Amino acid sequence: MSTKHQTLGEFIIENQSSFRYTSGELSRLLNSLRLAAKVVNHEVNKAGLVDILGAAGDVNIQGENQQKLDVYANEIFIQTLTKRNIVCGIASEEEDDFISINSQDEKHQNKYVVLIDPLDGSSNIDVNVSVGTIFSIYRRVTPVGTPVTMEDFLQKGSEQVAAGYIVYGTSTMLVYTTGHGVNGFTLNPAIGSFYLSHPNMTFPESGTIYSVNEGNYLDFPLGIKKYIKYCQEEAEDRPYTSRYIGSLVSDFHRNMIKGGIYMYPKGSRNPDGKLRLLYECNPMAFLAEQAGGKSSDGYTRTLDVQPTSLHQRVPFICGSKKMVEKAEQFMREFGE
Ligand SMILES: O=P(O)(O)OC[C@H]1O[C@](O)(COP(=O)(O)O)[C@@H](O)[C@@H]1O
Repeated sequence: MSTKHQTLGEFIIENQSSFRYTSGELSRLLNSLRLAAKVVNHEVNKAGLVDILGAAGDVNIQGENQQKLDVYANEIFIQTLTKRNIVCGIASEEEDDFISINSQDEKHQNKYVVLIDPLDGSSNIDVNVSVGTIFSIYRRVTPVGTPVTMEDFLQKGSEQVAAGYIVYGTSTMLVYTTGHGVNGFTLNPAIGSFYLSHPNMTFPESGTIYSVNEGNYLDFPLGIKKYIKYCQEEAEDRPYTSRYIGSLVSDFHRNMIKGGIYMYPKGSRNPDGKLRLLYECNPMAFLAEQAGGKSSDGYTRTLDVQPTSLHQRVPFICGSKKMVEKAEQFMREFGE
């Protein structure tokens, strides 16, 4: 990667003027996420060598056994954001409640809240399959000068000012949007810099890949069962190929590049679906729409869902526009 490629730092500064809010705070926030991503990437890459694999021994608010790498990534992102006097609050998939952060002048001057899934795809950590980090950024709605409240976190996804993910895979990439398209940056580990490798990423309007945990098939709503059968039928561009990594970030990333659909429907074991609206679905839905794709719970646009609790789960269908519309058509026709 030569110096002719733009670095992420340069790109952030160059595009600052296109942000909805002009001050440099959002740039500094994005740069902090860039730093934390590098630190976590370093640990992920040598996970097999250092004692950071396996369970940490605690159970998180989701009722999941926390992995050591989950805990480590959570600490790194929270520390990095807290130390830089830019956010007034953080909510993490690994934390029971949101964390209120006062500005250094003790006057609650910071304007942004960050919601984060520090390590997505936790079931893949120990088996060397790609995992990710997901982030979602909002401008606070409560007055500056006052402590952050739950209201600042329970905003509709359509209010996001930025969202993105880091995928720790064959290469490490940071992909994000500030509402002006989606751009992907690849980390050059030798130099420690992210370079613009995937400008203006877009979802192909349709594709031939479907990603769903078919092990839960019997549990799925009838509409989803019918759509999966549709994907498997012999036809002009079908059957589609089934690809499911079990890391939302990795499945989404592949489908955005090649064209495809990811689904995590509800089922008897997950009556509201498994994925968290605030940390997983809203940021991926914002990216999908910014890349010309689509996202819903089968009926309602994900970004229009009014959040009611920090760790709420929702059914999630996301990907190439025509494929999501087809799945929604089956849900309308056959329902639950
Ligand atoms: O193993 P399942 O039930 O198919 O779930 C896999 C899905 O859950 C996730 O791992 C989310 O859960 P975590 O954030 O706890 O990892 C997604 O990344 C993935 O798509």
